[in-house]
Amino acid sequence: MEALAEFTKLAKTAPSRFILGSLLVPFLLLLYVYWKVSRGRMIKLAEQFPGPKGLPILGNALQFLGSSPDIFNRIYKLSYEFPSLAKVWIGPRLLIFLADPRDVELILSSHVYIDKSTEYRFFKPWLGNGLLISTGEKWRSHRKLIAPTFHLNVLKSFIDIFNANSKAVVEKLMDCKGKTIDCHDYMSEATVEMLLETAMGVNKSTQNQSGYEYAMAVMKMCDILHFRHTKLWLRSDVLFNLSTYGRLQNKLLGVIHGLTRRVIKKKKEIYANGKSTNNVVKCNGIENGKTTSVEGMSFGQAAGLKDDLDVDDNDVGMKQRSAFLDLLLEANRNGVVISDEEIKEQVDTIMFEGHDTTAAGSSFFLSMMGIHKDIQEKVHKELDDIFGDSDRPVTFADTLEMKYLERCLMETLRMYPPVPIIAREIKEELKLVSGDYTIPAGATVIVATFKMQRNPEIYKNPDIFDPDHFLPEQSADRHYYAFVPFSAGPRSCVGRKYAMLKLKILLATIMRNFRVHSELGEKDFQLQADIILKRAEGFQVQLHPRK
Ligand code: HEM
Repeated sequence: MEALAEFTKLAKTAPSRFILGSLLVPFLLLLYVYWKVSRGRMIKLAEQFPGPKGLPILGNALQFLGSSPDIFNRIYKLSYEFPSLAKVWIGPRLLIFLADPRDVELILSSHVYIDKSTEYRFFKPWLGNGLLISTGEKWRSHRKLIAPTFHLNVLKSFIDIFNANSKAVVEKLMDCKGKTIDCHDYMSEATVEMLLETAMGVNKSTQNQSGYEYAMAVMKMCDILHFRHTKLWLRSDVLFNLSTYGRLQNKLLGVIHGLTRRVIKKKKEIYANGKSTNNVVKCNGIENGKTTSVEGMSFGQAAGLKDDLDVDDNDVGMKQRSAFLDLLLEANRNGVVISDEEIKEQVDTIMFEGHDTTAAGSSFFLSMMGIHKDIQEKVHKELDDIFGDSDRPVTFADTLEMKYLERCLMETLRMYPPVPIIAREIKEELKLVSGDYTIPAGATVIVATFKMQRNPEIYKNPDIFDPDHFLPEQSADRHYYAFVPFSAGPRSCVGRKYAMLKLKILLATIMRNFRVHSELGEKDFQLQADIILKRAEGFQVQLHPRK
């Protein structure tokens, strides 16, 4: 009776709060019951999976709070309890982490499980329906159109651009010789400049101020996207749009989209006047009178893995240099249905995907060289054997000789994959190979590349940087899907060969000129994995001229 009197008193003193409370609680309960009933199958299938215990309603959401390096450490530590399979609930969302290559193959080789997870929506204002986030027929037709523009013969025509920009970054690095620098700043700038020329056919000098502004805007947009992934309150579109970050994003997108649109318009006008828009450079892939062979070059994946980029690599026909944008415009003129807006979205996608990934990959490589001096010495020896005292530019044939440097690059991508997880939305149930588990429709699958590439059952001493992990005798019996820094299968990275070629030229040029030193060891790395894997403390190294 006393409680009833108290209840009535409360209702009288704070009527609106009372009404709100008495409606809200049953509403939330109803919502919970509805969720339980409508997701009955999902919940039942999820129960079979191993995973950390969670709280009611919240699930394991609290594990994902805190600073980026804290979250990374916490989740990575937890992964030791569930080495190749784990379920995690974040509120009503079910995530299934996969790190067994046999299960990973099921997802990545499939033409069905190609839908990206909801987090990719943050990219939408920038990339629209570009290759990274589109799905279904649109993705299929655009992939078919874009994959050939990354053919090795097109890439070979970019070698001059890669060399010129690598030389320019060496000159900048000379100005800070011996000082501790964050090499990511330099790698990032060089990467955007190379992309500007190879994706759009423009550079800072041809575009004056707008090329520079564009490069800065791309770098800042990547920072905003990282920030949005880490700050929970910025995940809401409404709050984000009201924040200073939302306003800054709009301004940056104005710069980025403005330049892409202007360049497309100008190139179309030139085409209409019957002129070529190319920086014509004949490139026949023939060096010193000999044809070059790509045999033995891995291009960032297991030798047995093939995708739509692996066509006729030994075909060395005549090619002239054309930026991706020109190739898409040309396809359009030849009858392929692709609108200007769609071309813009693809170019924007290439700029984003190609930038942060290669900047992180090259920065981790330099960090590894600075820490593992014995390995660095072998890289220097290989480069000295190829180039002697000459400071001539790198040729395609040279890149094929860089076997040890390539293994170091692969080992860097194994231990520090720039894209540490790949997320897919599962629309149809999927039975796994590794055990009696079925992933329910509606779950998000996370391919845990970082975890899988450090599995001691796959790699001997997986936490030790050892380029010999990629000696043919060590990798021969390895599952093809145990090394997937560029993903694999139909939705693999379309820029894989571009990235490997560019990284070899850029890193070889830097290593020919410098000895790298790092005061910090790998145990000091504070890794964070918002979108791209990075070192929160910055990629601190010192560069000392070799001559
Ligand atoms: C070390 C450098 C790079 C790494 C590690 C990397 C990694 C990846 C990964 C893992 C994916 C799959 C993402 C997913 O499914 O969620 C991807 C997709 C993609 N990458 Fe890269 N990437 C690199 C460089 C590049 C470059 C240089 C370009 C372009 C010039 C590029 C263009 C793309 C595009 C367009 C996609 C989407 C492909 C599709 O969905 O069909 N990437 N990349």
